[in-house]
Amino acid sequence: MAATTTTTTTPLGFVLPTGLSPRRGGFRFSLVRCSASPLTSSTASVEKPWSSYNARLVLEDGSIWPAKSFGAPGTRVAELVFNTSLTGYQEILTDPSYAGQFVLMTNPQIGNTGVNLDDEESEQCFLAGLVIRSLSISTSNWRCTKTLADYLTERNLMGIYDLDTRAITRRLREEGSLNGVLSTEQTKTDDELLQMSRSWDIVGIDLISDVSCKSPYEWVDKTDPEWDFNTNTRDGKSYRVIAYDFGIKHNILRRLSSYGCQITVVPSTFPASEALKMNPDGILFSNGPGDPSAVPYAVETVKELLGKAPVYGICMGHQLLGQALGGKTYKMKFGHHGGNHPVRNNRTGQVEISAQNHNYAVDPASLPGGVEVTHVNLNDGSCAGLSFPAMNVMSLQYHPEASPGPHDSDNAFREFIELMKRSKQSS
Ligand SMILES: NC(=O)CC[C@H](N)C(=O)O
Repeated sequence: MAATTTTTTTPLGFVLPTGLSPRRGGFRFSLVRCSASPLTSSTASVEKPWSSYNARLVLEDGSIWPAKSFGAPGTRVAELVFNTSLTGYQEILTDPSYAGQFVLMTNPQIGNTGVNLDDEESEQCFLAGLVIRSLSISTSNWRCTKTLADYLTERNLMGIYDLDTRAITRRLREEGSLNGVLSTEQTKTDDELLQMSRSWDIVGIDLISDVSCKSPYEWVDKTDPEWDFNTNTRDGKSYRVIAYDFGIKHNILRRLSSYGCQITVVPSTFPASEALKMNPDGILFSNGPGDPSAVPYAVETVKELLGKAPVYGICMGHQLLGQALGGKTYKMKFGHHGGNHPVRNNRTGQVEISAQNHNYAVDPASLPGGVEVTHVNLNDGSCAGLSFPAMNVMSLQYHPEASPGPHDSDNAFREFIELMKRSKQSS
């Protein structure tokens, strides 16, 4: 049963419950229904080119968000995060780092450019569902081959719209990440869904094993040369790189390949001894989903490889490197997910606008001497990059490969090439 509550209407017409005060580990209300008024009466009367039915998002703080579904039916539990990118929803849907999470897009209208085959970041969508304010009634882009609604339905992925994403985002910013259940099943009670959200946790779970490849493969790059950029900064040499797949985004492989790397992608459990037998010029530890302290086997592999070849960690890879060097990771309040995060490169003083997607971070105070914090997130001062020159280690907490997002940090791939080059010359 939904509890009754008083409401206030915001200037934009959203109806918000007042007096709702969620607290982690002790929520004041059991269930409160929160509604969003229709965007405009003109779009409300237009026939939607997708089939839609009622859905609910129930959060662990007891708030219930009635919505409409435009994707697959069902019931899923996950952690809810918000992403501030204006577009790039297809890259977000196919980024394996979102496994175990619902992604709420803060941009109020999504779907305008449809989807296409070139913008995939992996073979599958691993996230648990997409939450948006409004689905574009029309799709208009020369690269579009399908609508977002058809894409989600074909991939059996849940998507909901017509809920107050602004109010939910404010709640996540104030209270921190919340678990939730998304359901189209009318037979399930609000209470059942609430209990489901409260008895689930993403912390301490190894999500990497579900998204990593099962056996090694050679990356064959299919990027159309017309789409490539920064081609004048390459040295024309070829470097052999082993990429540990903790949930790797294809654009990391595309960018490495663009800088002249021949890449063998290996599963997360690939033994360090086997990797070394392949005599790599460098090793990449990729991005990946979930809690970095829940995968000690991966930290062990990283430790075994340290000092044996130049290494480069991106996001999850950076967090695993942080642990392998003796540091600790912690869960942030609501993480960083978006394409406009300012990062300062401490060595050059330059600021890059970066693409980010993480809920955990390395605690710089836990790192031993000799490990340098090379980059800082200027929004909150958190550690955004590390270097340990004695062992040819470099790592970034964010995404130099963009996809989606700005390309300011692409130079980091060239720095990895330089690291491999120097190490080759000195050996
Ligand atoms: N993109 C990533 O690699 C994310 C890393 C990790 N899962 C986090 O949330 O912090």
